[in-house]
Amino acid sequence: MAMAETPPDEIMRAADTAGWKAGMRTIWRVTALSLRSPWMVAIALISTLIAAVLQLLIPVLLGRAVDQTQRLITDPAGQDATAALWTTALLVLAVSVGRGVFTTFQNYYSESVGHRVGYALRLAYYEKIQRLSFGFHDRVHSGDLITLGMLDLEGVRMFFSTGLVRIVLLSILIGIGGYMLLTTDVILGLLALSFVPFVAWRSSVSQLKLRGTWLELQNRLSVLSRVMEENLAGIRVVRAFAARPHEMGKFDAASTRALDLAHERVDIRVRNTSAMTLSFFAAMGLVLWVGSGKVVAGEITVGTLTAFLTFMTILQMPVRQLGMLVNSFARTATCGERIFALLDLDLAITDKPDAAPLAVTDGVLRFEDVSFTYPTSRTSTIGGLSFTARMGETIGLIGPPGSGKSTIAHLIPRFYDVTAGRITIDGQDIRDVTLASLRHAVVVVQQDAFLFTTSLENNIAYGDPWAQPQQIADASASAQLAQFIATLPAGYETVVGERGTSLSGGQRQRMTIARTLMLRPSVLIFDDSTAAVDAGTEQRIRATIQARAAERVTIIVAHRLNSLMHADRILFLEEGRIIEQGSHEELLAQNGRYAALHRLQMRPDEIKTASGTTDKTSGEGQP
Ligand SMILES: Nc1ncnc2c1ncn2[C@@H]1O[C@H](COP(=O)(O)OP(=O)(O)OP(=O)(O)O)[C@@H](O)[C@H]1O
Repeated sequence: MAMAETPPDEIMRAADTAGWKAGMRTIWRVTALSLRSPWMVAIALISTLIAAVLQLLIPVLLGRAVDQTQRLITDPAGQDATAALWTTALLVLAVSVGRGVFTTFQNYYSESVGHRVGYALRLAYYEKIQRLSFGFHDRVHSGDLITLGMLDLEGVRMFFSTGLVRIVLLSILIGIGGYMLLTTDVILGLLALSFVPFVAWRSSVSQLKLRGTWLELQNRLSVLSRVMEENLAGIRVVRAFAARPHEMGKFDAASTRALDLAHERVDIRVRNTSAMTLSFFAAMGLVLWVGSGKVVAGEITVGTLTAFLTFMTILQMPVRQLGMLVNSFARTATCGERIFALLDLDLAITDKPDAAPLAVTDGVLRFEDVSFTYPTSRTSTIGGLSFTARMGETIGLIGPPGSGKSTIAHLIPRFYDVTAGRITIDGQDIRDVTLASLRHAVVVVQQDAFLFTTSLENNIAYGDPWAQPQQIADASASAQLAQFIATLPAGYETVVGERGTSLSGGQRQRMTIARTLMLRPSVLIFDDSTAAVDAGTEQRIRATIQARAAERVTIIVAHRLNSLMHADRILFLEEGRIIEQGSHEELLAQNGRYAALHRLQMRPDEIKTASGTTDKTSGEGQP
């Protein structure tokens, strides 16, 4: 059943509160995934069946060997008995080898089926995460998504080998084996099987307890990894504030919580193992006691007693594993429920069934009475915003922090969908066209200059993997990076550190600009993307961008007036509304908020010139 985009907290809770019917549905879905490899499933199950039957033959053969040996003791010259013993010995050998071979097949193919299930789920999961909206990712801790994609997926992956195959194995061993024992001698059979209910019960209870603590342990470990992740991401802040003791304290507290639970788990395991072992040996003692009486009374042979004892030894392990079987079902139901809850989410932002590619003709971008409220917010961020931008125009967006500038930038490529009103490009509502074509036509140079851990070249060509070296060099030159790259020993092959940490803030920003200049969008948005670049470099970048501005709408979001005073039209925003608009000169003439900001940011000599293109200052004043 599909759900609207739901945050993972609710996905986790959905798994905890789901009833057994939902659990069985999940088990069936995982089984159906396994059945996508029918040949492997068939080989694994048939091998399990044959291996189990061969295993059951071993006690029978051993029993027979003991009887034959006894016959030899009473009649050492008996040729028939010697030959029979040899035959039995060879049969034991052949059966053991056969069992080994089929067990290998069973393990190999059941593991392979599990890996294929894991592969299919991992791909589907990753693909879904790529497609879920920004609104979803805003509400999610990336660590939770990683836990879901690694640990929960692993829990589901193992279901075929630890659940389905084991249930076949146990059914045959307990079913056929039990039948053989009971039909040979009812009393002895019942005694031999007497440990089964107790061990099965203890093992299931302990495994379910272990499962509960395992889930809690995962929660505590994920807190631990969050602490570590945050510490590493903010390592510079930690060092700058000499906060090592505080950070160590936080980590120690989280670590101790995980350790306490690990001790609790060891306690559960050790106590149950002892109880199960005791019950097994108690049953064995009973079989020996009653069985030896029967041997003395001539009711059964020593070989039969040996077969009973050997069978008990064989049965011991699988019965102990009954708990694991129960655990495997429980784990698959919970983990699978969470994974499928995410996979089944309806995408908040997706193509309509009849969506056509965006056709850009005149290149007119229009906001028509647009309002927007973030899914997590109660108040609207943008309220009734309207403006039109035509091809060749540059629009500047300025306003106090939180006035909604970046939000406007994110609405155009549909990172979020408007709550009311509409945005059109050449008359086409952007919700009616395909996302791929829209994001091809609208490109945002993000505020956060994110770089991948790969070469500079790959980072620049990210949006166009087939780009020629000359194109990459041109884009770098336009972004004023070429000179810097020429000084690096490995040039374009230089690999940047995690998130581009080996570059300065300004270099990172210029890298993201170069990456964008590789593309030819119809709407190009700079979301405060030159804030870390010095004024002179910014002006040179602006000049190259201006050279191609006629082919597109350019939107510049900035705090520095220098970055956007050359725009054809500047929109001054406050609380998501346009409170002033016009060219630089018009806005100065209005002598309103923009003019006040201008006075704040410019030195007196620059105010006098008020040319709108001055570039002598970096103007760091904030609106
Ligand atoms: N992902 C989000 N989820 C919820 N609220 C958000 C989100 N992003 C921004 N906001 C809120 O929306 C408002 C507008 O934010 P926005 O980033 O658009 O402002 P801005 O004008 O670009 O600010 P700045 O100049 O600081 O970059 C702010 O109040 C902010 O807290």
